[in-house]
Amino acid sequence: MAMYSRLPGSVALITLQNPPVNALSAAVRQGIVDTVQRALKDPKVTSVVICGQNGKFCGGADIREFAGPMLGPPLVPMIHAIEAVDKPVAAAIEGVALGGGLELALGCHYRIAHSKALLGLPEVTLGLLPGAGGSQRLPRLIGLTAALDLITTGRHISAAEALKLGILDQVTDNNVVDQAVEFVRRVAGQPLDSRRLSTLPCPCPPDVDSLLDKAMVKGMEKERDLLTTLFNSGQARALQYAFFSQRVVGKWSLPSGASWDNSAARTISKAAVIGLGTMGRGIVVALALTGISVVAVETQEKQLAEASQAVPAMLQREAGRRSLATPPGVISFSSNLQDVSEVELVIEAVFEDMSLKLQVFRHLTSVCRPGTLLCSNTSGLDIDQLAAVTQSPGLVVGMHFFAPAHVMKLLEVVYGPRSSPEAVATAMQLGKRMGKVSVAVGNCPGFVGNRMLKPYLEQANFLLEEGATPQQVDEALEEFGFPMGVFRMSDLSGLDVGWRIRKEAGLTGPGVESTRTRQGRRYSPLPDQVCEAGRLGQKTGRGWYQYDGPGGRVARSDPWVHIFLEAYRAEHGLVARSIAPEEILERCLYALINEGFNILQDAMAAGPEDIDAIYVFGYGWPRHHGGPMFHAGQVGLGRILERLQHHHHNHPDVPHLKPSTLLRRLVAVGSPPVQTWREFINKERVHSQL
Ligand SMILES: CCCCCCCCCCCCC/C=C/C(=O)SCCNC(=O)CCNC(=O)[C@H](O)C(C)(C)COP(=O)(O)OP(=O)(O)OC[C@H]1O[C@@H](n2cnc3c(N)ncnc32)[C@H](O)[C@@H]1OP(=O)(O)O
Repeated sequence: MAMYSRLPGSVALITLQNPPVNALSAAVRQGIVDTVQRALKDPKVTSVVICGQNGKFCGGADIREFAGPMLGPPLVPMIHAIEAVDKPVAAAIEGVALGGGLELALGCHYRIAHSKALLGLPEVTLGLLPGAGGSQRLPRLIGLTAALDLITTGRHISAAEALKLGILDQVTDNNVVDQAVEFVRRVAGQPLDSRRLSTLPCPCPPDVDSLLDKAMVKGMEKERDLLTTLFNSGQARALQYAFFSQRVVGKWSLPSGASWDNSAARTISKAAVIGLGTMGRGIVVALALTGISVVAVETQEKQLAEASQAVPAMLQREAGRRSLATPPGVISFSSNLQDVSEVELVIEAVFEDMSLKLQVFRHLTSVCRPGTLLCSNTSGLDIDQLAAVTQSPGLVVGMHFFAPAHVMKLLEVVYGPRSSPEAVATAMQLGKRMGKVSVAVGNCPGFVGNRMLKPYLEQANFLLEEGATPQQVDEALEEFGFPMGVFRMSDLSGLDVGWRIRKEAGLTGPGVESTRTRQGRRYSPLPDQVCEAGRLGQKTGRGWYQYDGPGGRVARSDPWVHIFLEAYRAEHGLVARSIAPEEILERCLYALINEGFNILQDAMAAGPEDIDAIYVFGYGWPRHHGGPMFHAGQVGLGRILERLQHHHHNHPDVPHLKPSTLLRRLVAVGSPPVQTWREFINKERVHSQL
């Protein structure tokens, strides 16, 4: 909707009303068309101001409408009509003017903004382009170079930068509507031709030839054609889904019925981190950047000395990167666990070893004051076991950060059967304060992200046994869009991590027979043997690839690996075959997706959006493929099921390839869209079908 009011004197005020961000829904567009007409017809009105209610000008086109047929007045003619009005129209920009919101403002003759407002054309992040005249008006206003930067990056800019670029006519710290009203009263009666941006020539740099000038003449048509192509593309659908899934996960719910809207969070101002290895250091920085005072504890003197040098430097660097003048939080370092007695929340980040973590939790529960939240940064160990050794199991949750913890956006908040809603709500809110995408997940080995990674890694190893090289596997995955293939990623994170986990699980190590079947299923000892050869990845300069020495970053093919693979295959009587990239993708991705279905079936994630957000923000899943579960829907659930059945038939000793019951059920009911799975799963659960 848009509300029309006549201010004392001659100014008409049009207020966009569509909470929370005044997106340009059909009703809002209709409201704008009607109110602009009314202002035009009213002879007493000499000028017009357009603003948004509740401190937000406009968050752009209503993305929810993109999923269905577009109803109501189209955006482009509506903005053209505003530009053509013969009374001055000013946009009074507060909060945000993004996408279609900025395009609407560019159709106005003047733009006045509050100093705290953010402006931008983020359409590219949704797989679109500024298709409501933005690609045409912005370059005419600020020149090609600056406009291209904003359009291709989609970045949000401050009012100060927008003023400098020439997008805004005025910036104010005062009431922006009052300022805009005063502004239009002042300019009423002045000629408007030079303010109609779509009619102006484009200021081009001297090196741009006349072809571009001609292209700009046809710009509006070209914009529409390109937008139509993008609008119908799978990538645009995936990016828009990713936008919403990021927001859906904030509205968490637990199987117990506790949820974001019925559970109160505590506000944390004092926290402690135990263990100052790579993860602990990053967590300290992430907390301090939000203004929380942190007690950073490390019992090994050498590690403590290193961390107390490194952490302040990391904090300075990160604060600089985020343009914060001074790092807001205060950090104190200690080697004494007793020093955490006064904090409200502790995050344990010691070595991934259950007996060590149990020892720390027993100690914490005796030194912390009652009511302190105890969190573990474990990447897959049993939260319930940790809770069991504390006096208040309800106050124990997992906070699984991803390295580097002060940079990576993902946080898995792990609830055990005894975790209280308050503990989950507090950890979720703390994650949000740290700028993370926090996802609530159930307590199972590996939680969601690492649980799904297991079948993915397993398939990659099997593919090497069958004839592929690490490069071939990585290339197929990178071609799909991962920033790094599975073997390059393993080299980066260190091959010893998985090796240790497999040893603890009794899958490898002294006394374990060197066969390719272990614990009743197919097993590849390849990664164990690579570790046994002292090749632990980048840190040792050798892994699945070779590097320019320990800590080297550039992966190069290593003849050692090829000879090793040939010898391994010969030893086990395996005949190498040529494996197509399609098979690599199917085996790795469909096994991972299948585990995603198992996770939904086990209620370890509340919905497919949770899994997809985890993979996009924590595991490099290409955003333009939406996430593994969205991708499954795009490929077609029937096809995924059929290919899993095929691969499971060929590899019956690989349980991860056995299609999940949930996948079968979804196919049986006609493969409904991903957005409806959550509801379907809940219904199936009620009727005990899962
Ligand atoms: C057949 C072919 C036809 C082709 C032609 C078709 C033509 C169709 C028209 C095409 C027009 C194209 C040109 C214009 C395109 C656009 O404008 S695309 C949208 C651009 N805008 C954005 O990308 C902004 C997105 N929003 C944000 O970045 C943030 O939400 C915010 C505005 C900065 C506010 O942030 P914050 O305060 O943190 O709140 P959030 O939690 O993010 O959001 C609150 C709720 O609002 C919902 N929401 C936000 N923006 C939109 C939006 N634009 N449309 C719909 N909904 C939006 C968000 O989902 C949250 O909802 P809830 O989770 O339900 O609370």
